[in-house]
Amino acid sequence: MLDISGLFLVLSLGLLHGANDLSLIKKIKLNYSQKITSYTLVYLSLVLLVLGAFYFIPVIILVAFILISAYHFGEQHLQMNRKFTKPLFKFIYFTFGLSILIGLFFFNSASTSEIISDITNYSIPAYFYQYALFFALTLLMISFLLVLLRNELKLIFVLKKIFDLVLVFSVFYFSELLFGFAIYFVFWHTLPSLNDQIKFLYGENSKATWLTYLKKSLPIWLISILGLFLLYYLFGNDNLYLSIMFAFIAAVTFPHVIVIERMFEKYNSKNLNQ
Ligand SMILES: CC1=C(/C=C/C(C)=C/C=C/C(C)=C/C=C/C=C(C)/C=C/C=C(C)/C=C/C2=C(C)CCCC2(C)C)C(C)(C)CCC1
Repeated sequence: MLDISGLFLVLSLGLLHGANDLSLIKKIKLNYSQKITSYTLVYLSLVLLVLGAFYFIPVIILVAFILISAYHFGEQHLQMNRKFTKPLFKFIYFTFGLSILIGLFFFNSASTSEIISDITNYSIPAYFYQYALFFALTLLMISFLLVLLRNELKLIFVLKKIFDLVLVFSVFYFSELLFGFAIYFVFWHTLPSLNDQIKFLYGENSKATWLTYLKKSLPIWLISILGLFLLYYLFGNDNLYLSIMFAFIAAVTFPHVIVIERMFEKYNSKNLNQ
């Protein structure tokens, strides 16, 4: 039951938060109107390329997916301050997101290893997640300490984020893999991202702008769901549905992360110049 709710959350709101990427590209690139098809083609080609690469070099693509996702999750979760574009702050985004992801794997090591082995044929022992979590948290604490010593972040901000981390880990501790992932993905990532995207696209968050966003996303969302079903039909069976879903999410993640990174750059530079 919880697995089904998790799947529903990821495939509804979760998927939707990338379905308006073409509108974001349009806003980022002002001369977009002449190039609508080329941007769509590049986006789609990248998705297909990653899917294909998953088949031939699954380990490399999975590692790249985890590292890129770590940065993407940290960037959305922390959004510390518009001025924080320095490399050290980017590194904090990465270590924060990495700690979240490895925390999820650590508290659900058996199911995580099962999916990783379905995708790559490698089995990861449970103790690996323990070392990885220790490593990620150490990097995060060192980088937090560095910015505190340089007076570049307020202590209260750091404490709030550490509290967030404890809260997220408690959710992971008490839930199954898919449900825990879905809760984090939708409530800590997707909803704040939708807020930022809507503000970037339409200048404000209101019922009307949310409705416009949802209406505009619907066709691409439907195409994506159909694409996912097609993948499942071609390669899936009842035991592989989670692996296929994660492979699909990985494929759309690569172009999505680039679009969101550019959105924040544009948004922040606009606000800094004001
Ligand atoms: C526009 C467009 C489109 C669409 C798009 C979309 C719809 C997007 C979305 C996007 C999205 C929706 C994104 C997402 C993201 C996510 C993420 C970033 C995640 C991450 C995760 C991870 C990292 C995981 C991991 C794991 C686990 C958890 C368990 C087991 C194992 C593993 C490792 C797998 C198309 C193609 C149709 C066409 C063209 C145009």
